[in-house]
Amino acid sequence: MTQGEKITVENGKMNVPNQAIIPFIEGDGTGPDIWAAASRVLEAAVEKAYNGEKGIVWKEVLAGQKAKDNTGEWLPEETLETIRDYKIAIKGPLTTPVGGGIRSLNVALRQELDLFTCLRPVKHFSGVPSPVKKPEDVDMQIFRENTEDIYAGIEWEEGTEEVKKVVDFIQNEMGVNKIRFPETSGIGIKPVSKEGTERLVRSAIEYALNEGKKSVTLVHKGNIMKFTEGSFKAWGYDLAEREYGDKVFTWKEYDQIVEEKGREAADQAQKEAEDAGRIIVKDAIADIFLQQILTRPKEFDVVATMNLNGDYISDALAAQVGGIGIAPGANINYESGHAIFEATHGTAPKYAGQDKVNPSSVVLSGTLMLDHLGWREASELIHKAMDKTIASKVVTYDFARLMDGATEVKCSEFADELIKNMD
Ligand SMILES: NC(=O)C1=CN([C@@H]2O[C@H](COP(=O)(O)OP(=O)(O)OC[C@H]3O[C@@H](n4cnc5c(N)ncnc54)[C@H](OP(=O)(O)O)[C@@H]3O)[C@@H](O)[C@H]2O)C=CC1
Ligand SMILES: O=C(O)CCC(=O)C(=O)O
Ligand SMILES: [Mg+2]
Repeated sequence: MTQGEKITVENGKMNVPNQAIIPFIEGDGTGPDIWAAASRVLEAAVEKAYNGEKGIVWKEVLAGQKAKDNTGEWLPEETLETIRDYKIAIKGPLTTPVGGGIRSLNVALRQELDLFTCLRPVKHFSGVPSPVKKPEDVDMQIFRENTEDIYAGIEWEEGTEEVKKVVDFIQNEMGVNKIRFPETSGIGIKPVSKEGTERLVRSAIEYALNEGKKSVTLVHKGNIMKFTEGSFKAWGYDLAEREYGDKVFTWKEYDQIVEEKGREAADQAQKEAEDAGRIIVKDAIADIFLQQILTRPKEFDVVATMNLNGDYISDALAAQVGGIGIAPGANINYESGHAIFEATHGTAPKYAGQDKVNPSSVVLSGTLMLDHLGWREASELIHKAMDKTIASKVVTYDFARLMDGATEVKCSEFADELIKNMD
């Protein structure tokens, strides 16, 4: 077996050895089927792109049911330590029970490694069936804050001593009389910080600048949640103006011009900024945003938002380009260099062990990983193979049920097709 080497990060620069050791978590439910297929595709692409000069040496780390069965722990410390040490990892989905039971291991991994950005690119592959008329108009990059918000899981259950204390504090110390049913409420807390917002918005703007994108949209529900989602918007605009000055034009600047010189002057200023290649930093309230991504998707490019909004938006947008079977993602800390690549979808438990589901989300998460390593040639091979395979209408059940004349193949067979079509 090839002895690999660790990826290291020094002074913010990643050193990737030719034989890179990459930890992986197989995942629960359909995870093992998907991982078996996706890992073969990634290996084949690297082999083909670099004639064996580069390679991935997989290192399994445990989480979820497999970890519980083997170690008694759902998320062993050793898994966290290994990922911290090896910097980059890729994972299949992990189950989180609804209501009671363990808290999300997926969220725990993001929090423990401080992977503050969840990047979920949403783009249409030609030929993929879609419920919208022009899926090719969707080309967005979701930057979802990944460590805070109501998603952090700070909450107390109805009827407990703890929730009584919290309700008592809110009512008697803070003078709040708006809890409709205080005796029978569970309570959740929504922390949204300036630091958390700034590092997320910074990563979105940096991405937009590096990739030549036209706009960054801050999506929030700041009209209702003024000091969390509203502050996200305000801090986002302040950061854009303070750190990116004449590289951006914000709608905050636009509003100031409207006030001082009228709307025509503001429109003119925005037009000049666009012509000069400045990134337009704008915002949208989350409910209307969900309508506009359907009706006017071309207007959105990079999207920066908080954790729960980002969760909803990523599944909704995935639907527009063929569904959750082809929706990749990456959890990244741009400061430490740590990253875990994972699909947007979950464990799809009803299909577990059937070798049936679409492995594309994990395969494409793997291409994000290859890009992150600088192994773009391998990533491009997979993208081309994906185009070719879908064009030939050889697809898994999720696409086959929406495509005329498709040949339905299993998860593993779809991987075989991708490998065959790498040329
Ligand atoms: N990051 C993670 O690890 C995530 C974990 N989860 C966890 O997964 C579990 C199940 O969640 P659930 O809400 O059912 O969502 P899932 O994403 O697991 O599945 C919902 C539906 O999406 C479709 N789907 C999912 N994956 C694929 C795929 N690879 N190929 C084709 N279709 C797919 C299937 O649709 P159809 O029925 O139409 O065929 C499936 O029934 C929960 O415990 C949840 O917490 C959820 C999201 C992310
Ligand atoms: O952690 C989970 O189980 C769900 C997470 C999720 O839906 C997501 O991150 O998109
Ligand atoms: Mg989700």
